[in-house]
Amino acid sequence: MRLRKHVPLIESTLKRVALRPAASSLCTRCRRYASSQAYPEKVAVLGGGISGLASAYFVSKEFPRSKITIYEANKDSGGWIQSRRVQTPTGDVLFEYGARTLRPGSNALITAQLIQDLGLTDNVIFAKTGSTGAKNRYVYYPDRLQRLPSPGDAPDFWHIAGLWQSGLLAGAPSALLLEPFRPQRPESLKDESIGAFIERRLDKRVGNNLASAVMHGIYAGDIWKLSARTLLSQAWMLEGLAGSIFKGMIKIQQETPLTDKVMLFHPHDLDVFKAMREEVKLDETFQRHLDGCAMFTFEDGMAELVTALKKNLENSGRVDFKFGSWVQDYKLAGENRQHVDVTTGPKDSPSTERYDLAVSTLRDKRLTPFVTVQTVNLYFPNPNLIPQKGFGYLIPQSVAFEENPERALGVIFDSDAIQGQDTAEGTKLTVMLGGHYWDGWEHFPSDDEAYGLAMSLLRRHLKIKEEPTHYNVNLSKDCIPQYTVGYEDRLKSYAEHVTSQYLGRVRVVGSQTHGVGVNDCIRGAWAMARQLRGAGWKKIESGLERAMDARYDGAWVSAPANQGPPKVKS
Ligand SMILES: C=Cc1c2[nH]c(c1C)Cc1[nH]c(c(CCC(=O)O)c1C)Cc1[nH]c(c(C)c1CCC(=O)O)Cc1[nH]c(c(C)c1C=C)C2
Repeated sequence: MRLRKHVPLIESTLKRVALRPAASSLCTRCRRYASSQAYPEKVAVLGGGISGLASAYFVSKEFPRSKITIYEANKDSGGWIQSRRVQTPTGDVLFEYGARTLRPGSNALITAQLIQDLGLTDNVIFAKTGSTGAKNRYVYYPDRLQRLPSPGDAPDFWHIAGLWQSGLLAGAPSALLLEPFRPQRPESLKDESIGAFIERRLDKRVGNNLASAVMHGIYAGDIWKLSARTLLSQAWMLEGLAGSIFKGMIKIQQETPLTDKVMLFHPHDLDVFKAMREEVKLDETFQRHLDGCAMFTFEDGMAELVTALKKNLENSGRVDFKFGSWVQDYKLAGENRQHVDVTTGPKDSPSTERYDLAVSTLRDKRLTPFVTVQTVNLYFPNPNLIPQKGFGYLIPQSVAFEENPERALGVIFDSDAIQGQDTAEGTKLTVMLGGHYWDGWEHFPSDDEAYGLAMSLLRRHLKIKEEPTHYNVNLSKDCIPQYTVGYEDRLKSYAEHVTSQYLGRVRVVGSQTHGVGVNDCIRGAWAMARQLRGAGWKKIESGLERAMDARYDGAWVSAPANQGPPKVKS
C-alpha cells in the first residue's frame, strides 16, 4: 500500500463497477454494490484493542445476525489498556499501564452510553470537579512544581504573581495583547508545527513552557513536530477566517444574528453531533454524576470496560476471538470483488478466511509515526509522602536537561487523582518516561533501568527519600500515534486509498485516524458502525469520510454552539 493521491483511482474504479453486468441495474450515484445480501453475514475485525472491541460491539448491534471474528496478535484483548492488582501486606493497589481515566463531556457520550448498555454504571468511580485530585494540576518549571490555576478558582493575585516570577508565563500577557496585530499566515502555508504556530501568533516561550506540557500529557509528543492544523484546529481555522485568532472569534460572533454563542466546526462533525443527540439516552443519575465530574474510571480500572465488552461479545454467541493471530494481509476477493480475504498466522503456515466486510484497527506506519511510553507505577505505604496534593505534574520541553535527564514527560499522583480503587492506604504514583524524547531509539531502558530513572526523578523533583514497596514497569512500544505536520493531507490521501483499494469492504477505525483517546476510539467505532446501518455497508466508503468530505475546502463552517458537541446534560 502506498500513500498516493487516489481520486482518479476512485473514479475509474467506480466507473468499472458501474459497467459490470451485475452492477448495471444499480443506482451508481448511490455508490452501492450489487449484493443480494441484506447484511454482512461474516465480518472480520482486525485488532482486539479498545477500537476493535468497540467496533465488534457496535457492528453486532447494527447487524444482530452477522458472525464476527476478531483477530488479535496478542494473547488477550484490550491493547494498551491493562490494569493489574498488586497485593501489599495492608491490602491491594491497582496499577494502570495505559489510559487510567476517561474525561466526561461530549467526547465521552458514546463511551457513557456503552458503559450504561454494558451494565457497568455501578462500577464507575467519579473524581468530582472540585476535588483536590482533579483541581490541582502542576507543571514542573524551572526546578519546582507550579500549580496551574483551575477554572473554578477565585482570582488569586499572589498565585499568578508567583507563576509570573517563575518565568512559566513569560511572554504570555504581551503575546495575548499583540495577537490581533500579528500578520496573517501566508495563503501558501497549509500546516505547521504547534511550536511554529504559537511562536508566530503568540510567543515561543508560551509554546515551550505551556503547550509542550499539555502535548506531553496527551500525545507524549514534540510541539515542534505535531500539527497545528490538526491539534489546534479551532485556532488555526479562526486565523484563516480573519487573520488572527482573536479577530476570528469576534468575526464569527458578529456575522450571525443569533445571540447564541457561535463556533467553527468541520461540517462532517456537525452531522455526527446531530446523530449523537438523537441516539444517546443516558440514565438521569449517571448523567448527573458525569456532569459533576472531572474524570471517571472503574473500581477495577480501565480494564473493566475491556472485560465487560469482551464478555458481552462472547455471550452473544456470534463473536469469535482468535488470539495470537497476526494479520498478514487482507485483500479483495471473489466475483465482483465483493469479499475480503483475511490472511493470518505465521508466515510459513498462513491461513485465509473470506469475509463480507472487514473493520481494520491495524496501524499503518506510513500515515503517522508513533512514540513509545514507559510507565513506572510505584506504591509507597506512606500516605503523606509528598506535600503537594493533586492530579500530578507535567514537565514541559523548556525544562533544562539537568532538571530532567531521565527524559520524563510527567508524573501522575494516582492515589490523589482517583480514589476508591485500592484497599491499601499509601501513595501511588506513575512516572511517564520517553515519548518523543526516544524518537529513533532502537533499545529502551530495561525494567531495572526504568525503575532507577523514575526514582532518581522523584528524589530530585519531589524530594522522596523512601523506596516503594511495590512497583511495576511497562513499556508500551509505539503506543501513541503522532499527528505530525501534514497529517490532514496524509489522512485524506489515505482515506482515498482505502476507498479505492477496498471498495467499501474494509472500514478503518482507531487511534491513528480518529483521535488518540479512548473516547475518540469508541466514538470512531460507533460512527463507523452507524455508517454501515441498513444498506450503508454496501456503500463504497472507508470509515474515513470526514477526511474526504467535499463540503470541507480547508475552512470550517460557523454554527451555533448548541449544534456542536452535545453536553452531557440532556
Ligand atoms: C500512556 C500514556 C498516555 C499519554 N497520553 C495518553 C495516554 C494513554 C492519552 C491521553 N491522555 C490524556 C488525553 C486527553 C483526552 C482524554 O481522553 O482524556 C489523551 C488522549 C489526558 C491525560 N494525560 C494524563 C492522564 C492521566 C490523562 C487522563 C486520561 C488518561 O488516563 O489517559 C497523564 C499523562 N499521559 C501521558 C503522559 C506522558 C502523562 C503525564 C503525566 C501520555
